[in-house]
Amino acid sequence: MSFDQIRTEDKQRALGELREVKELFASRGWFPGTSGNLSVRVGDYSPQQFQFAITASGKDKTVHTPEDYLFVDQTGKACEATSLKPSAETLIHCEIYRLTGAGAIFHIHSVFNNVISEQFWDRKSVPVDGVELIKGFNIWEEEKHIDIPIVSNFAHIPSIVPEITERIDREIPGILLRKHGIYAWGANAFEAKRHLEAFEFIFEYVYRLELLKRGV
Ligand SMILES: CSC[C@@H](O)[C@@H](O)C(=O)COP(=O)(O)O
Ligand SMILES: [Zn+2]
Repeated sequence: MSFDQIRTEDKQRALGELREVKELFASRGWFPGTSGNLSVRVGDYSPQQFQFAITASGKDKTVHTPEDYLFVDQTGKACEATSLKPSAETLIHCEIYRLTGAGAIFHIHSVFNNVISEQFWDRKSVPVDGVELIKGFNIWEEEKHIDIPIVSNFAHIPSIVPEITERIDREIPGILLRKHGIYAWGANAFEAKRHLEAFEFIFEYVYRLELLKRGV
C-alpha cells in the first residue's frame, strides 16, 4: 500500500493519538530537555512496506505546534515533501515495526529507566520477580520472573539497531537503551501507553526495592 492510498481519516486519527499521548506524557515530565519520541503506524502492514507518523526531531514535546509530526516509510524516509526532520531515532522505530508489526511505539527518558539500565547493565537485563503489573504486558502467570532486555547506547543510531534486532523478546513489549531510555510498543496507541506505564512503574519499584535491600 502506498502512502497516497492510506485514508485521510486514518492519518488524522494517528496524528490525534500522538497529540493526546504527547500531552499526557508531557504532563508527567516524561520529555525532559526535548527528549523522547512517539510514533503511530498507519495503513496496511508488511515487514517490507509500512508507514508511520512520528515526532519531528528536536522539538519541545511539552507544546503543540503545526510542525510536530511527519509521516515516514519503513526506511525512515519522509512520505511527503517537508522541511521537517523525523526523530533522530527513527531507524529504531523502523526496526521495531519491522520485527513486531506493532501499531505504535513510544520512547521516553526518565531518571528511573536510566538508573535501572545502568544498575543492571552487567547482566544486560532488568530482573523482575512476580510484580502484578506484568499483567499489563498480558503475562498472567503467578509469580512469574521476567527479564527486560537492555542494549548498548551509541550516539550513532544505526549502530544500536543490530542489538535491538538480536535482543527483542516476543513476550516483553519493550527494550531499554543503556543510560538513555525505554522503547515500548503495542498493537495500538492504547496498548503501547499501557505497556510504557507498566515499564515505568516496574523501574521505579525495582529501583526502590534495591535501595531498601541495601538499607539506604
Ligand atoms: C535531547 S536528548 C535526547 C535525544 O538525544 C534523543 O535520545 C531523543 O529521545 C529525542 O530525539 P529526537 O530527535 O527529538 O526524537
Ligand atoms: Zn532518546
